[in-house]
Amino acid sequence: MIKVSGLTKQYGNRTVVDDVSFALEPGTVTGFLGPNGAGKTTTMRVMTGLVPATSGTATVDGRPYAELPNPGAVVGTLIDASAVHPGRSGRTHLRLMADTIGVPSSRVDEALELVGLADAARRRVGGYSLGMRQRLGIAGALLPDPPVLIFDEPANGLDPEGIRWMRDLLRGHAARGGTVLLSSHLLGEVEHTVDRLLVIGSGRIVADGPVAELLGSEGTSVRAADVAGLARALEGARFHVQHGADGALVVEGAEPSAVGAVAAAAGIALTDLRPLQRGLEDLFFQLTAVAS
Ligand SMILES: Nc1ncnc2c1ncn2[C@@H]1O[C@H](COP(=O)(O)OP(=O)(O)OP(=O)(O)O)[C@@H](O)[C@H]1O
Repeated sequence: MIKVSGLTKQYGNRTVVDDVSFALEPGTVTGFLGPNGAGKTTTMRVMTGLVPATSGTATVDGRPYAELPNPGAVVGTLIDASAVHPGRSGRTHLRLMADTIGVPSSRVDEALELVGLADAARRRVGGYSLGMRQRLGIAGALLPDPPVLIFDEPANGLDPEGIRWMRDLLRGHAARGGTVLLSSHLLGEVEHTVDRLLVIGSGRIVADGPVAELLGSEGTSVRAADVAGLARALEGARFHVQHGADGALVVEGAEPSAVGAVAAAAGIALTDLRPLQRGLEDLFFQLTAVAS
């Protein structure tokens, strides 16, 4: 299990990660969300031993990453994916990585296959597109088939098909009991991938919880031929009703089942009934605005 406790990182007298705490559970994909400069990469760099914390701790199975006997075999990381020698082929790059972490070189071709780079394996990385570099970075992280994956903005440079592919890959990893943390500043990219959201703004965690809970229902949108009668019935049942511009009624804070029950009791036939979800973008800006 990954545990981050009271993690703070200062550069000079600037605090870029401020008392951050969270735990990552096996079998879940956690989305680490925040705008540019919020502190996601810095948190991930501290978690993976790339930079020291100013205070606080980040541990993997109770030990700091750098103190694990073979950290690369436990945590697959995708951070700074562009840091690859441009003159090497993708295959050579992975072979060198495999040697370093003690993985048999037969695994290199498997990993290339897994990320869809088998055909480009012998080409120089300097000629790869951004998306291909991301895939190569992901292949490197997957080489030892590690239980934990920490990916910083993995969707960068991927097209919609690539994003879908990555979603399946990460969900599959979690379904096999793996632990996944992925960061993004684009919420739509991760909304359908993650089980849990960890939202960071200005170095602080502003929300941490299941996606369904954070995006919880805001109310119900309902339509009927007799709109005025429906509004009267709902107000009579003490619901707060607003008239939407499109002719629907918006019933704040009410579940569709409760709205349907009021309509049924009043003998009003409904033509449409649906929950209103708070948009992820709304939630995000609301939360991060509070933090800044
Ligand atoms: N080595 C460094 N020295 C000084 N400041 C740094 C350093 N690394 C990061 N920062 C600053 O720390 C803050 C957080 O940066 P970080 O890269 O962690 O944010 P992020 O949430 O990952 O953003 P992005 O989505 O843009 O990558 C930024 O203001 C950044 O300028």
